[in-house]
Amino acid sequence: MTDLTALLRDIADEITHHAAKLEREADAKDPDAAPGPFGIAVVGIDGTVTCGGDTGTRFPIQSISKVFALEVALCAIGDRVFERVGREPSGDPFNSIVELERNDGVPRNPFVNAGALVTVDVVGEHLPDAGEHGAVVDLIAHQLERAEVPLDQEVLESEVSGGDLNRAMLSFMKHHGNLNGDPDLVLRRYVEQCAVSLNCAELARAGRFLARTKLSGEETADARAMRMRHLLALMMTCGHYDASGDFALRVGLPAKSGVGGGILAIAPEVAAIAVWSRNLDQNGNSIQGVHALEMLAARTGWSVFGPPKGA
Ligand SMILES: NC(=O)CC[C@H](N)C(=O)O
Repeated sequence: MTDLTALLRDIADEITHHAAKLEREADAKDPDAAPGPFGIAVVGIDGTVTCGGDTGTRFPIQSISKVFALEVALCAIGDRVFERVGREPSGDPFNSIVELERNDGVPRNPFVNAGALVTVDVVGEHLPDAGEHGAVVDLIAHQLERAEVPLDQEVLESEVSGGDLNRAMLSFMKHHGNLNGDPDLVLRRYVEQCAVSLNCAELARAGRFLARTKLSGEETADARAMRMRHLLALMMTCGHYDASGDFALRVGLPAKSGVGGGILAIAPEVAAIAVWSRNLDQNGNSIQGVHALEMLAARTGWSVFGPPKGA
């Protein structure tokens, strides 16, 4: 993995050098914010970890947790999950409520907030005996072979007390019969999974199971293939909200972003990749994170759509 080590170091150097320029080009959400640190980690399917840049700092994984939630829900009830949530891109911001009215309380996909709240409801209903913070946080800890994972206190406090928009979505879905649990508990579990704090290497290790599409353990290979197909297809089509098409063209890997500045990307049968940089574009995706993944995909040829033009 020596070449990969050099490549990640080069990417981290380039990103850090050109951070201000990238932000100007990318329609930064807060154009005056300092670019801040950048980190990248690649975990091969054999478990080898390679890092570049700042890989020690932990950040809240935020919406990246929605992928883990969908995995738990699919394990619990299979594709019956999609009786409660759609699987189409939304064309609206991640916290939009408007589609719920059009679709009688059924969210467009599991990666917008409303869809994730329904997914968390499914998880709570079918796995009521999970650990203190629910089965999704348990899954992340399990992937890291730890008893527990740290939760960001600031996210916990601000998103429980200030979660009025998410609460409104829960009420709306309850009205339409698409919420079975206690809305306060569903919100609490959702915020806890968003607050999970990991560094890049930990995030990539936690997501490594997504890169191993063909392996089977105690379950049948077919059941696993069904889940991986759903998870990776939805990451590709909905993982970056309204910028998912642009991301697919530029990077060509199934991936999920979070407003903590992290992105988890998957090169199927090759590696799980995590990048982190705080500054976000207008869609809530990490500006430098997307650029770094674009560089990585171009230089490794990992895009599932083949090498970019001129490569
Ligand atoms: N896109 C995100 O990462 C958003 C997650 C955030 N916790 C919210 O509920 O709005």
